[in-house]
Amino acid sequence: MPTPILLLNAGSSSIKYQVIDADSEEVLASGLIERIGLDEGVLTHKRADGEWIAHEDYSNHTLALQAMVAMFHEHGPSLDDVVAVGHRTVHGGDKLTETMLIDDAVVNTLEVLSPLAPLHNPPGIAGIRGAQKALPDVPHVAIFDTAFFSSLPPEAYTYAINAEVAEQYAIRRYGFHGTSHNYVSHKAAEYLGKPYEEVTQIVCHLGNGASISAIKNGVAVDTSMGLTPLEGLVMGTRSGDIDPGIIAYLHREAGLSTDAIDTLLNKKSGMAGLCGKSDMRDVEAAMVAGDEAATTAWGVYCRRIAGYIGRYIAILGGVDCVTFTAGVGENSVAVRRDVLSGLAPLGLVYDAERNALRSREPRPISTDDSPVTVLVIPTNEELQMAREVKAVIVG
Ligand SMILES: Nc1ncnc2c1ncn2[C@@H]1O[C@H](COP(=O)(O)OP(=O)(O)O)[C@@H](O)[C@H]1O
Ligand SMILES: CC(=O)OP(=O)(O)O
Ligand SMILES: [Mg+2]
Repeated sequence: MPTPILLLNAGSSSIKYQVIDADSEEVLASGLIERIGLDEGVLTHKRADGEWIAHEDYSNHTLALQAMVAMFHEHGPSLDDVVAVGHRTVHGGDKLTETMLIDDAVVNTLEVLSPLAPLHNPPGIAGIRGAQKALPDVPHVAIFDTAFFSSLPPEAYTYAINAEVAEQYAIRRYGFHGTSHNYVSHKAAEYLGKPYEEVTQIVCHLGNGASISAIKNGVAVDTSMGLTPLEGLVMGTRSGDIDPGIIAYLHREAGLSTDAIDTLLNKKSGMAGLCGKSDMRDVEAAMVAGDEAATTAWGVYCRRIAGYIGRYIAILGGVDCVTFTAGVGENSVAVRRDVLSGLAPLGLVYDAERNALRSREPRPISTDDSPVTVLVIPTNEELQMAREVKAVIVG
């Protein structure tokens, strides 16, 4: 008897989903709903025997979820067999970190925390509500992006701001994409053939959102995202690190409200803000065609990653491996090349031929005699979520 689990990963303008059999870990269906809230939404539903595409305007996540349920009714597998639903949940603050059953109190807390993850918590909550309606009789489980980083030491999670203010408002670094950093770092240890606890490593999760983590002997000790998923690396539409003085300056000199500044930094900055394109494929094409803004944006993006790798090598006192993952990390040969090209003095000697190979398997892109192994490992947040949901419902 299969035990299918539905996994939902709701983003600001998309929902990714999978149905995974908890025992065999076979993917029974997967899908993606894109352009939610924009014109011309697209829903792609995949099973082993076919692929179905629907085009409709999904003006919000609730409607998108209804369209997903309709796809399951029409093309299967039947949602009646689903035994539990797992929800990727971005910000649970300092109270919610462990994978847990969702009740009204959990949803209320997520609502209260929405200002800390404005692109992620509201769609996550809509996903939970919609799925509870469609599947009212099964357990719904939250998996937090922050969980993997609950081990950060005080010197990593503390901001050097007034301690009383920080305490009053629970201002600290939380870290995000933890499900991916967790999955990929275990895969990296497996690839090296070493126990997880004996590997010191760096994971670069480069998707539309991007973050990097430092893991010492199997314990996460630093990460680039902070109180919110805005800090750190340059992203599709987010600035990552900036001089915090810019915020007050914009408020005073440009007369921008706090909401306008928040929108500017979260949605109109990063690659989109620098060169008008948030998808790294488009940025690369523009750069190759000689577009100056794209070339500068590319340089800012890669330099930031290389800088963080150097910083984390210093913090960790050396590393066994550095791994690239997520949409950009897995697919962009040119980003990896430009990040790694100056890092040989730090022990990362990359191999151009290996870097250019395309594969869905974990693979090295460093030379055999590189002191640090550099890997590309596809992430699988949904599989990691399925494992965690199973652990919660089996008890
Ligand atoms: N072949 C590729 N080359 C460069 N970037 C790519 C390629 N394929 C996908 N990407 C990038 O991956 C990003 C999406 O990554 P993903 O991990 O799915 O992000 P998210 O989960 O945040 O939506 C896209 O914005 C795109 O820039
Ligand atoms: C937390 C975060 O940034 O997630 P995503 O990359 O899915 O936007
Ligand atoms: Mg993602």
